[in-house]
Amino acid sequence: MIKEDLSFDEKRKRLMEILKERSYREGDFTLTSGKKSPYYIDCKTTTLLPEGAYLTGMLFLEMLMNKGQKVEAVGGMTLGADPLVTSVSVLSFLKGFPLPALIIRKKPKGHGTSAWIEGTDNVPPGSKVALLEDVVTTGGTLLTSAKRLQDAGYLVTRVLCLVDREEGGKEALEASGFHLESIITRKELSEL
Ligand SMILES: O=P(O)(O)OC[C@H]1O[C@H](OP(=O)(O)OP(=O)(O)O)[C@H](O)[C@@H]1O
Ligand SMILES: O=C(O)c1cc(=O)[nH]c(=O)[nH]1
Repeated sequence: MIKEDLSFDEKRKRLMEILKERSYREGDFTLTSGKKSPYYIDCKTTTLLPEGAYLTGMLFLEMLMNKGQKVEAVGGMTLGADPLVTSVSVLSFLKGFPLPALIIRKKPKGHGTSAWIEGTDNVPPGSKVALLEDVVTTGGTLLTSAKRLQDAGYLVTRVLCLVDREEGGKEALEASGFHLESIITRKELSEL
């Protein structure tokens, strides 16, 4: 049973346990960047669980509410960020300051609107957007996502991830002027 009054650290600890049990796997994996890895964190197995979606959404929301620059929307690249932006958006409504969600496509829609980003009618250009991601390795996906949002006229003022694999993504983002905030690092997960 989820208790509404769990502290930030208690939520983070519980989320780490779920990620370790459900999402962390050792083996021989090829990553989206083409790099090889002896481990893989399939965050979706966690973020698509009711408890995982709640905890992830609440932790992102608390990071956005309690420190740093305030934002007017959340966004992220499909598919990993879909449950993240949805959870934060729903929970933000319940907490009384609704943040609409933007979902960035990997390719523009091939018919109808031809859109790169869904949800733009709810978020005016010039809005401050927090870019969310499930796992960061090289940071390439986040950099592409940030560019898509900027091309649509948004200001990417916060960049947050669930797990930072600590393999250069944070530094690549810093080099482009973005500060990556993570809920959990790979080191913390492997030490659990
Ligand atoms: O920091 P990077 O090197 O860019 O790697 C991280 C990205 O890789 C994964 O997505 P994936 O490409 O597997 O797509 P999916 O979310 O559609 O499964 C993950 O969800 C991140 O978006
Ligand atoms: O770099 C990636 O593609 C990647 C790494 C990882 O641990 N999990 C994931 O979903 N993608």
